[in-house]
Amino acid sequence: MTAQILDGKATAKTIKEELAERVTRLVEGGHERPGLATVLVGEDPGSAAYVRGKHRDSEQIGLHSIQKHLPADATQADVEAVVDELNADPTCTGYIVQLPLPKQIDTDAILERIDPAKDADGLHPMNLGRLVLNAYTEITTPLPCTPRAVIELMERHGLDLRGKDVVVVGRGITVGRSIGALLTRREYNATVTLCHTGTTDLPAHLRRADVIVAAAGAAHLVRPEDVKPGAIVLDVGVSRQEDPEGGKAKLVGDVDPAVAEVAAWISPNPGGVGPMTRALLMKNVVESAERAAAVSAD
Ligand SMILES: Nc1nc(=O)c2c([nH]1)NC[C@@H]1CN(c3ccc(C(=O)N[C@@H](CCC(=O)O)C(=O)O)cc3)C=[N+]21
Repeated sequence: MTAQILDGKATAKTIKEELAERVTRLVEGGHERPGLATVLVGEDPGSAAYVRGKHRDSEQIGLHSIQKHLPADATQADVEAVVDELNADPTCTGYIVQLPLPKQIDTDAILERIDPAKDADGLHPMNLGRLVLNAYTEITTPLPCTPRAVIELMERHGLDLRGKDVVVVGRGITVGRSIGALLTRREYNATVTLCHTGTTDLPAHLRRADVIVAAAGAAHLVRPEDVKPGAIVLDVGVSRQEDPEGGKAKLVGDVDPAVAEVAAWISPNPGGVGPMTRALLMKNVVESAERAAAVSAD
């Protein structure tokens, strides 16, 4: 058996087409064109490439796009000044501060300073808190993009999560810590186990899972012998693997490619959750603009 592909690239394209229509409706309704801003601090080529991707997506769906770039030696006050400026900028509907930030910057203080209504990542403590507290209510606040991406990728391939045993590997802020809160909402009704580097017997957990979300950033951590035949496996993590021959380092996912012989569905990396995360970031911005438009229509 070879697993079917959860095609993040194609699904992200469909979502972006839908969002482009929603942006057109907002603008035709007399509202400001929504805008996405990014804040990049430093010159990390990986981060710069991700940020470029986000601006490409913005252009495709008709969002106004604003780029803020600070040098690697920027101070806390420099970054805070940019955050304050974007909070006050009416042309900026939502924005992200690209992570990781250089070590002289207090990341938590920056994330807390973002206006929660403009938090396109859904990582502000108020939004994460609402996600936990309003577990069973309608979505009225930006939700974290990657967890949302994981769920929407499965749903758009007709996969039902209700009652499923989901094992998440990795407890980082962008995925592991928030995905359980989302997946255990009544609308999804999954059962979630959060594993991490301190888990005593990871394979035992993996072997029981109907769905595995691998987001630990550990190369090929999920091996075929640890996957239940017919499981759904999402490869979210990436790490850099040096070439022993001294060639270029390559990016590898958390899932061993041989898992495709055991699983029923697999999301590849690249081409899976990455492009979906960007699409959901765009969706958060469009939804923020729609919420603001609904308030102004009252
Ligand atoms: N504030 C903040 N928000 C983030 O959402 C955030 C962040 N910081 N820091 C870094 C991580 C990483 N991340 C990715 C998003 C898309 C791809 C993606 O689209 N990857 C493509 C390949 C690369 C490409 O095509 O450009 C793929 O998987 O097919 C990858 C990684 C978001 N992150």
